[in-house]
Amino acid sequence: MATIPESELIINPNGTVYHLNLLPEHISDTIITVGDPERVAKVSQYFDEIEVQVVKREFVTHTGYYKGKRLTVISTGMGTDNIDILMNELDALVNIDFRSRAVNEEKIKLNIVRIGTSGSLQEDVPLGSHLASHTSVGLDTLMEFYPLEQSSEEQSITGKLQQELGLGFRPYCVGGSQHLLQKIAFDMVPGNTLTCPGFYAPQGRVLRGGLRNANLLQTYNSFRHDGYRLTNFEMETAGYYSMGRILGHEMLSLNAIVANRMTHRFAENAEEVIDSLIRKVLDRI
Ligand SMILES: O=P(O)(O)O[C@H]1O[C@H](CO)[C@@H](O)[C@H]1O
Ligand SMILES: O=c1cc[nH]c(=O)[nH]1
Repeated sequence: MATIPESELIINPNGTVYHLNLLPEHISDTIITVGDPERVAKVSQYFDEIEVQVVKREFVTHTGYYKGKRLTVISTGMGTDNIDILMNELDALVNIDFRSRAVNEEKIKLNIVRIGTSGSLQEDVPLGSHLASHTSVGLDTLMEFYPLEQSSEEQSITGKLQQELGLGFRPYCVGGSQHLLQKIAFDMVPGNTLTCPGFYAPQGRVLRGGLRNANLLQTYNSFRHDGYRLTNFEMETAGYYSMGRILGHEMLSLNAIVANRMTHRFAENAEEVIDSLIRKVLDRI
């Protein structure tokens, strides 16, 4: 049986996985993820009971029960580099035997729902809306390192976007879980989410650092491929969708639209928009 060396799957002296600091029994197979560590308690405040609370770096985990269902909520911090860590370590917790360091024959499929904030790229995606990412396009380079399989349709979207943006690498495009979209996001705004490797220049924001491509935001806004358009941006979704496809987990990213870059407005009630999304997800998950 092939075993994974201790330098690759790092297990802490107390038996927990390296960054998440969790044991396999600490997590449910139904997981809500958030970027902001302080948002974890904003989800678990609705639990009837919290049985696990663990903190390490930006990864804060609470596991408990909501209306009798065992749920885990974990924060990730920002960016797809953290999603690489989160998804590999969650998968290791359920699909690798920590004693033998061998991959289990029978695989467990996790259901993971991201509740995050996001900026709108289209005037008709309003502030305060709840947008479900049907697909996501990654402008980060995480998938330059994994053997991600993509359909010809996904490849033609990313090829065209690469050309329009003049990028030296090819972006990647992946869809979310159809099952979770139908179960949780049936009445939300459907969207295609652009995952950016930063909040400022990669999202066309200029403070003092400048912008290499002055037309960046306009290019995102007007990009079209057979009716496909980009609706919003944030910093994690494409990482989740691609790692979910590679590792075999159901993944859905939901976005509270707190900024509209076309109308130059930021939501005054951002916390309420996030809270109502949290309550919707808890009742449907
Ligand atoms: O609100 P969260 O979940 O952190 O998501 C969005 O907000 C952060 C930027 O402010 C990025 O992580 C982006 O993806
Ligand atoms: O505009 C925004 C708002 C939230 N998160 C982002 O990444 N961008």
